[in-house]
Amino acid sequence: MAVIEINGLQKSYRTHKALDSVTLTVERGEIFGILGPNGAGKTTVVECASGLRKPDGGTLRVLGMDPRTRRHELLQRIGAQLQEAALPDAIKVGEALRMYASFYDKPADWRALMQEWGLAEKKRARFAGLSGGWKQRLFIALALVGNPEVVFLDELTTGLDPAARRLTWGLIRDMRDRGVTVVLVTHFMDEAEALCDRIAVIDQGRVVHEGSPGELIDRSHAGSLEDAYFTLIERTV
Ligand SMILES: Nc1ncnc2c1ncn2[C@@H]1O[C@H](COP(=O)(O)OP(=O)(O)OP(=O)(O)O)[C@@H](O)[C@H]1O
Repeated sequence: MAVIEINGLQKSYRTHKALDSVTLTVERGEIFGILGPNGAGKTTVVECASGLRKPDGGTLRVLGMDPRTRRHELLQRIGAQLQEAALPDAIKVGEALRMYASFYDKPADWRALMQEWGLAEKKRARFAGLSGGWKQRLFIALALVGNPEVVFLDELTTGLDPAARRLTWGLIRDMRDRGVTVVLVTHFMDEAEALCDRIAVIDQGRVVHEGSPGELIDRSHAGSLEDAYFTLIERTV
């Protein structure tokens, strides 16, 4: 069953066409990767789907709702990874979880979530003092505190050391295993290959390729998703 259906989505910033007819479908319970060069339109797609930005044209349904007209209802059922700036330096981990839980009509038990994601030992730690890996754990827990059916993660592992990245991969798989649909924007091809069930490659505001990592690799006769990516978007390293 499709949880996100995007058809002919268009968005311009003044004269710049950021999305030039994006069409894609995300099925329930999958990790769906969005790849593409800088400025391709990935974040704009995620922002439109999560109700943060209004598209200019095309149709868009998330959990059967149009984010343009049912934003409030939708925000109760989706989660989005926060940007660092969204949390004050002095807030403690436990306070942040409790505060975000209060935004939702039917939140998860934030104390249980804190335990599950290994954050209990950091309950009284202030946000500013957390390492990148702990911040990412907190962002994931905050994205889940509303008991969402769909979670949007935009470059979640950028800036993490290799061990913290691997740890985060495990957390993302756990999310999927609990039945949450995950939309993952990433520049890391190894990450997309390891995690994603299906991928859309976006270039210049259009989906230029779509398929499972294996299908994209086969289609380009490549040995890895990274090689396939460069072949498919006709770029050389
Ligand atoms: N608020 C904005 N005002 C003007 N132009 C914008 C705005 N947001 C994005 N753009 C432009 O729209 C295009 C698509 O941006 P977007 O952030 O969606 O791309 P992206 O694929 O997520 O890029 P990156 O990989 O660099 O994060 C880019 O050319 C960008 O400069």
